[in-house]
Amino acid sequence: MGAAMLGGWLAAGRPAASFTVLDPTVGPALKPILDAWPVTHRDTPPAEPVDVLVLAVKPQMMGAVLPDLRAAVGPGTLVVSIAAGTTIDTIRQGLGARAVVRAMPNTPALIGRGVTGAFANEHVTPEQRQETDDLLGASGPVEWVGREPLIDAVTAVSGSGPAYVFLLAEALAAAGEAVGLEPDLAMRLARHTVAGAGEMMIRSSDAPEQLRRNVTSPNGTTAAALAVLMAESGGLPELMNRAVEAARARAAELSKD
Ligand SMILES: NC(=O)C1=CN([C@@H]2O[C@H](COP(=O)(O)OP(=O)(O)OC[C@H]3O[C@@H](n4cnc5c(N)ncnc54)[C@H](OP(=O)(O)O)[C@@H]3O)[C@@H](O)[C@H]2O)C=CC1
Ligand SMILES: O=C(O)[C@@H]1CCC=N1
Repeated sequence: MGAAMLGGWLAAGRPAASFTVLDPTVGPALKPILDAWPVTHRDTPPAEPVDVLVLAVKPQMMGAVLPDLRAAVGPGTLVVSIAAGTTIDTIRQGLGARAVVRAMPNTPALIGRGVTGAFANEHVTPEQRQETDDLLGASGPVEWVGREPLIDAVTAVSGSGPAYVFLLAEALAAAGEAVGLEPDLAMRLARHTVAGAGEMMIRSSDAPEQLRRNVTSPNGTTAAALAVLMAESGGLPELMNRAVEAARARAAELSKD
């Protein structure tokens, strides 16, 4: 995710020289970026405070990583964490930081089509909030929430959400095969359907519910499918409620790891 964000900032014209990547190894997501742009790469933490420190390691690694980063954090440093679950308290204690933003981006950031939820603690200045808006906004809209726990809800909806949509495309293709389509054709139809419907939701002023109704001819084929998907018990809305709640609960659990 960190590489996706960095790629988005560079593609949006942020100067490569203003970034330093701290990662002990150069993995397959980072390598093409370092090959293409003159971004500094370090495998040891800087010894001087930086202006903005973005934390993009796994939540389970935070305990090991934060103490090594203390020297990179001064009174004026803004810390932006994208880790699911990790609380601002944990980050402040681990780093000795004051101003912390918890942000939750998603992987479409890689193609400039992400959406990010963010929460700022009381030490974040208006200038730092603007800087965060500029940084996170390079890959799509930034939605600020007023309470930190809501970031776990954002994580469950839009952080993890792309995976739900990809699963929908997988399931649609598999169902297409089951009704007789060649696998490749079924997958092409599913990918373009999900992508096209997604693009319509962005471009149209109509709500998704209205767009759905526009497809649904009275007593037609879509109505027959929706009767299954919207069945009172076990339908997609109920399943989605359970899935999103499971993700939210897991984010809350990760905060205790
Ligand atoms: N994936 C997603 O869709 C989203 C993820 N997130 C959050 O982003 C964070 C990263 O997740 P994700 O990108 O999926 O995980 P990855 O494992 O792909 O990325 C973690 C990165 O941290 C690097 N790393 C490991 N140890 C250190 C260290 N000591 N110092 C610096 N860097 C280190 C890893 O390098 P190496 O691979 O060489 O070990 C890797 O590049 C998580 O906290 C997650 O909750 C947030 C929103 C969406
Ligand atoms: O699965 C995860 O924990 C991370 C956070 C949101 C998306 N991926």
